[in-house]
Amino acid sequence: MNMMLRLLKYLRPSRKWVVISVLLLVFGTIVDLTAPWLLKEVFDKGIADKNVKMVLGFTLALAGIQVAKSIAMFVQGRSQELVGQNVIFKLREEMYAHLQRLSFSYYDKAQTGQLMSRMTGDIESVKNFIGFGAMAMFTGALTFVGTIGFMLFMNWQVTLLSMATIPLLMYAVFRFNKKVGPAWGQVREQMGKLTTTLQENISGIRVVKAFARETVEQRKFEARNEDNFATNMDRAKMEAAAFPLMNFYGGIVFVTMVWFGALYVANDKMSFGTFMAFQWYTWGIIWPLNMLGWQINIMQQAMKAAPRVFEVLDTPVDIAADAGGSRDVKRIEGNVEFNDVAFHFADQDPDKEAGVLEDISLSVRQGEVIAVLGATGSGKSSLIALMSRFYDVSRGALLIDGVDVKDYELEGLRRKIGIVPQETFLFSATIRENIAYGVPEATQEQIEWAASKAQIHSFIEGMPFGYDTLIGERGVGLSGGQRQRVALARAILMDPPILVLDEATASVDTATESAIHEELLEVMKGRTTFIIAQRLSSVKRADRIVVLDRGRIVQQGTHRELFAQEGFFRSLFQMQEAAASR
Ligand SMILES: Nc1ncnc2c1ncn2[C@@H]1O[C@H](COP(=O)(O)OP(=O)(O)OP(=O)(O)O)[C@@H](O)[C@H]1O
Repeated sequence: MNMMLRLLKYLRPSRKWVVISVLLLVFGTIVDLTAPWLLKEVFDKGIADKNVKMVLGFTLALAGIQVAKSIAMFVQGRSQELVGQNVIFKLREEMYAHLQRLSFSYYDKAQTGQLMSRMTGDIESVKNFIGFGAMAMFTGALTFVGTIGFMLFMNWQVTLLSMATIPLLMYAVFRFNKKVGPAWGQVREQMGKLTTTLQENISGIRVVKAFARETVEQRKFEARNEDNFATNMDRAKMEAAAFPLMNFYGGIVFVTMVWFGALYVANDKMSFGTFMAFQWYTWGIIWPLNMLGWQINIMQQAMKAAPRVFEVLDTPVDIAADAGGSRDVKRIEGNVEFNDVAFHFADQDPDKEAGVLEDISLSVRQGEVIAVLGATGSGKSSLIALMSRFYDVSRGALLIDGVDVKDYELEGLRRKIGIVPQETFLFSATIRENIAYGVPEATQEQIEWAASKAQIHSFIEGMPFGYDTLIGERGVGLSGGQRQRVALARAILMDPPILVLDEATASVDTATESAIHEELLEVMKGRTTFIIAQRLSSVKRADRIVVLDRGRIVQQGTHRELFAQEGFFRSLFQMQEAAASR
């Protein structure tokens, strides 16, 4: 019931059209209900008295009714669709906006396929009910009650006798409704899983092919598809069992009406005209009941789809832009201070597991270049993710220019930190748009400057459409290193006081890497820069090197200082030297 009330909220923006639709529907139904009455009059007054004029009058009235009903149906159909589309529009807009606000912790676990199926199929199911099913149910109920009212008024005895099977039919409807709900729940859930399998397969098709796993993937999909088939068949069986029974009980209404009606006419207890009208009216009972099974299907689908949509909408945003502080970010210079910071992911138990980061105390002055080294999984990416508040610290405090990052306006803070992430993502747009993603108003000159610093300008110039070259989804058409350089240019263009390079040059060859670092020297001037890299060549120019081991800082100092100590840095240095001399 709560779900229904919540859905009704979405009708509010188009309430004018809802009212128009309902009024037209009531009008259409009433007009419909008067037609059999007119037929009765044709028989009882027109034909009985052989009054052709009267017959003509009633026939014209019947024709008028058809015209009025058709016009009402036309307007009502349009307004109904408008209401449905408005609901879809609003729901999609809300869901998309919420997805934009949800934080990294949510996307760490979210399944893209599930989200896609909620955004499309589930919302569509909700629309089918709100924009159509609910109105059809209302029409049915109105026709049913109105018909019985007219019939009772004309001859209550035959009406009641004809309706003897209605309680049985109601019971069949009740049972069907109870059973089909969970079946629709399963269908919606399986659709989500099917979409997830499809989406993962397409995103990872290169891995699938490289490992020759097409057949296995095909089987995986087939299994999901079969599950979907079986669940739908179970549901269809329920329909197959329930619908004919409902039809049968409905048909009996007609049969009993014919029998008792004929008896009443024969005994002069009912006029022939009423008998004829009853033939018409009984369809006003049978039709809504026959349709009920189908409408219940639409309703149950929506009732199972709506919670899937609302689940996303109700997911709290743990790091929200509007919940952040209001400190102006304009004057951020780039002094960064980690004060006894600890961090664990939301699904970790801090009482049982050590945090991803523990006891981190680090003070970085504006303009310093800090290299962060450490074995894979030591927490390097997590450390820098805290600065942009992708995640919040679990303990301690992280200050930028002496102000807790939580006190800054969130979007502003993120614009002040230029990140070249470990995994490059490019949009299917032009190279220019990709570089200017963070600064859409950037001039061509600025874009070219950033591209030159990232050592990608001459490559772009050499492409047939230069900066207007369209790159495919995820940057298809560019090599890994080229993609990384476009991402680097994107960060440089933001002109941020804090620059973060997370393995930003890992995919480029050593010569290009060295050229990029030459260029970056100028870019880094005056900016606080964090460089995460495995190759020592990339950290050579750092003012300070920080070594992480299992979430803790174990070494800190200049290149020379660290080299003089036993530890991770020296062994890494020796290993790379040995590898280079082989
Ligand atoms: N979303 C997550 N949820 C739970 N644990 C995570 C999550 N992301 C990373 N981890 C864990 O946190 C630890 C630190 O990961 P992080 O990515 O910070 O390491 P890293 O030093 O940057 O590694 P690499 O050099 O391989 O990129 C790892 O042990 C990883 O398994």
